Amino acid sequence: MFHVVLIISAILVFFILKILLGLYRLNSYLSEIPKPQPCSWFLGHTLAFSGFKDIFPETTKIINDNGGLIRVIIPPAMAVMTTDKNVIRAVLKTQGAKGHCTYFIKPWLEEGLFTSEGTKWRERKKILSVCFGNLDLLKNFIRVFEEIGNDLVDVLETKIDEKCLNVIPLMKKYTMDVLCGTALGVPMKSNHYDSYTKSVDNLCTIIGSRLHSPHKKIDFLFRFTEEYRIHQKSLKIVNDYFDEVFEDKLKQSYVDFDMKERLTFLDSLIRSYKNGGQVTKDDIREEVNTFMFAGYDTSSIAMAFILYLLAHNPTVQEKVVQEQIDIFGSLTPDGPIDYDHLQRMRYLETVIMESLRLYPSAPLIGRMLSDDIHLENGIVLPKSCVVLLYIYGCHHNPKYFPEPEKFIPERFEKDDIESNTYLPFGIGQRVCIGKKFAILETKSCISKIVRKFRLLPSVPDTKPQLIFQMLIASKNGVNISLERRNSQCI
Ligand code: HEM
Repeated sequence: MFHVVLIISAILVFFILKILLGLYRLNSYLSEIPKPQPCSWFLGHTLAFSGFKDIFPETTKIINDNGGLIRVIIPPAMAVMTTDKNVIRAVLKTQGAKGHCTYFIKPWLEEGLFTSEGTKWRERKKILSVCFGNLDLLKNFIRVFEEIGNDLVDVLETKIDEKCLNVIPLMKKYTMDVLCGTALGVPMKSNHYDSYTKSVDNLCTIIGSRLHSPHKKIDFLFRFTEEYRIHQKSLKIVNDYFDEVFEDKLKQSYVDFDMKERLTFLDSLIRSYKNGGQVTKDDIREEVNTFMFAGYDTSSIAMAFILYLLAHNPTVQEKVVQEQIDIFGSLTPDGPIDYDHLQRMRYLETVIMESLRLYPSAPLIGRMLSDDIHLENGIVLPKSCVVLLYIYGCHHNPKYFPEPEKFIPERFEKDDIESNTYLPFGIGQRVCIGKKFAILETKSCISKIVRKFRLLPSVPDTKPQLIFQMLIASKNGVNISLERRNSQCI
């Protein structure tokens, strides 16, 4: 028994020493990078960051005051965090992996496009780029956006008397229905549908909550929590539902797929599977789960902030409405929207871009360096170092965006945004594959809403209290109020 304890202790000591040596080595490389104070010798910056009242602007100020690059210590990890376009460019030139930045998502997405690396990622990207780059497929989806947008407008009709309407749950419902309609192509009114969507929602929430809770980060301790039970149950519901839909689709004849007007991502992948292509059923499940994760909260949060900004900027809102009148001839919201209409919504597109600048759904992305990086100032970021690209801070840097706190969609009318300074969809090889999809879906939704309703600040007017979960979020919701528009006049 004594020998067993001795061996286990020796192994533990070995691993602790290995971590400490690794940190020591990293620290010596990074010693010239400013380390903001206070930084406790035991907890590093853990308490400093969690104590911020306004986490995003305060973090931005610290990084920008330190020349755009700081060292952050959240034991047992050390990383550098940057808002500097040159560092961002250098990082993205390397084959940076996401490393343990995706650890909590892996039980759900496994080796899908978002989480995979190397050859596997390259193969996936090739297959999925065909789906996402298929204009006919995207055009088919516009009808799904349309139908679900009509349902949303009906729901908003019932909310007209609410003077403080939190739009986040409504936008979540819209994006979830859109994803189910376009990725899976499932009937939305079934019983299973509700438990499926609830489970996807649970998984997203629990993944976000694990990031902020030291004990839930450790798998062994997480297993003793109630959230672990919900996580496992939700995972099972999501995967069982996929199996059911997949088997149903397999039974459909080949001809159905070619004839079908409403091909979904799943149909498109199954076609490749039936053709004896490289994809397996497991691959398809991983990708469907990936779309559900990567396309859900990102898009719904973005749409909620667009509505909020339009409500607070009446001049911009009326310009958006005027563009709608120019395109459709009137404000009638029920007429069909097609791809050409969406392409012509140029001003609305600048509104979407400016909103994503002010409130990037993914405010921070991480990379684990695959090679040393030699910066222009002589500093070396060593291989395996984690670099956090602070997108929010970059978007709010006055060097890149004058008057960064102001909502000015017109700044995107000229083609003069400096490269590597605007990255709401990421950048480089791992740029968001759903960008085009997301912009079309958002344009369709906002177009429907502004043609029917005038957006106004909530009463009382509440400013979103931003918090960092895995994405940007607001503690007090994103609130507006609505007034019905007269379809004859603005
Ligand atoms: C406004 C909406 C969206 C925003 C702001 C957004 C943002 C991002 C960002 C920042 C990344 C890069 C992550 C990184 O480098 O670590 C990313 C990657 C990705 N996004 Fe999106 N996204 C949006 C919508 C969507 C949609 C609708 C889908 C799919 C239906 C999607 C699928 C993906 C996938 C699969 C990746 C991983 C790409 C890869 O690693 O090669 N996204 N997204």
